[in-house]
Formats: sequence, structure tokens, C-alpha cells
Amino acid sequence: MEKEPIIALDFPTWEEAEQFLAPFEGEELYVKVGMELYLQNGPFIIEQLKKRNHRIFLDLKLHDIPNTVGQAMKGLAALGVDMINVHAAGGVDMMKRAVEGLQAGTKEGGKRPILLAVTQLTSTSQEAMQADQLIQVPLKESVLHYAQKAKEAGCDGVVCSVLEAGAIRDACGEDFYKVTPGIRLKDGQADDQKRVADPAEAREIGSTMIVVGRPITKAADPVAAYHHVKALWGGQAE
Ligand SMILES: O=c1ccn([C@@H]2O[C@H](COP(=O)(O)O)[C@@H](O)[C@H]2O)c(=O)[nH]1
Repeated sequence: MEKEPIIALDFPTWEEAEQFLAPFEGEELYVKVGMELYLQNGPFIIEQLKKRNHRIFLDLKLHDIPNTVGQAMKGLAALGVDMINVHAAGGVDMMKRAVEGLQAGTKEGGKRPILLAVTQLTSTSQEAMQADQLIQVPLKESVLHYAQKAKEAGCDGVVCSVLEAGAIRDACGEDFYKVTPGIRLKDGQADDQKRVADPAEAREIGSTMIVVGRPITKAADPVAAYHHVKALWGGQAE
């Protein structure tokens, strides 16, 4: 279990991300750079975060034909991020090519980024999955299926909700990463998230890492909110 919650830096510009990070001066954080920040600002963002010694999850959720994803991963590996992902719905061949691309792009002596596969987004409900994707099995079964395919392809773990983390641990093992967004505090609003849990539940059920965005970034005091989430996640607070 990773001690630091991963903070989702969902901002449009580096200036806004930097302004958010300023009060954390001196703390080495684990941050997530998603489409909003990366697609508008590019590798510059990664350089800035690495300069400040933050660990980085590059959450681009690649989903394309195997060759395209493999080649893209080869290039992205050179950025030196710690973790990266694809959509499991892209299939086993695509995920295998992602692993190979990452390996090929990792600098000699460097560490290949951890590769995760997104199962069902935490904003997806059982009803939406059936209506939008025409998947008729229970959502948990779909998530578990994607996790098993990700493991077969050589991924290091998955992105799932806390609600499926226990079943994935039983099926894929303790060491297989269960990285869980959809984290909300007990009295907080869910926003667009559908499968949510609080940091203490994530610890009890067995998430490897939690990803937290708005409950921290939109809080009146983001540093206090971060430390509150961290204490709940670490079991040092009620
Ligand atoms: O299934 C998924 C996969 C990724 N995410 C990302 O995590 C954060 C969550 O932000 P909140 O503000 O805490 O809801 C966000 O960047 C998503 O892109 C996810 O939520 N669910």
C-alpha cells in the first residue's frame, strides 16, 4: 500500500497547477497528470513536476490499435514518469504492445513505468454500462474480467473502484495494483462519480493506491484536506 494519496492535478494550465502546489512547498507528492493538463501543455508539465521531485502518474488512458499504442508508449516512456495507463477495452494484444513499447522506451538502467489498465470508469454505473456498452453481466464481473485480461497481457495492475478491489485482489493477487479513484469523504458530494468510497474503506478493502482530485483541489484549504485524506488512508484518523 502506497502511503501518499495520489492528487489528481486536473487544471488547464501549468500556472494553475503551480499555484495549487505552492502551499505544499517541501513535500514530495504523488500527483496525477491527466488529459486536461497534459494535452494542453505537453511534456513541459512532466519536466516541471520532476524538477520538484514529485512522483507522477500520467493518466492518458490510451485506447487505439496495438501498433499505435505500442509506439506511443515507447515515446511516453522516455518522459520518465512512474505510472501510466491504457484502457483494458483495447484488448489483450493492445495491452501487450503497451508493455513492450514501455520496455523499449525506458532508458538503459531506468525503471519501466508501472502499467495499469482502466477497467470500467468509476463514473460508470451498472445501468449506464448496460445501456451504453451493451454489457449484460454485473459490473463487478466486467471489471474482474478486464483485470484478468490485463494480468494476462502483462500489465502491473488496474484502475478500478474500491468496490471491486477486494475481488481483484482475490483473483489476481496481492501484488497486482488496484489503483482506485472515486474517493469521496463521507459528507462530500459525489460529482460525476458513481462508484465511490472513502479513504478508510479503500484501506480496509485493499486498494494499493487512491486517487483524489476535487475533494482536495476544490477544498477551502487543500493542504489540510490532503492531510486529512492521508490520515484516513493511513488509518491515523477516524
Ligand atoms: O475510472 C477512473 C479513472 C480515472 N479517473 C480520474 O481520477 C480523477 C478523479 O478525480 P475526482 O475529482 O476525485 O473525481 C480524475 O482525474 C479522473 O480523470 C477516475 O475518476 N475514474
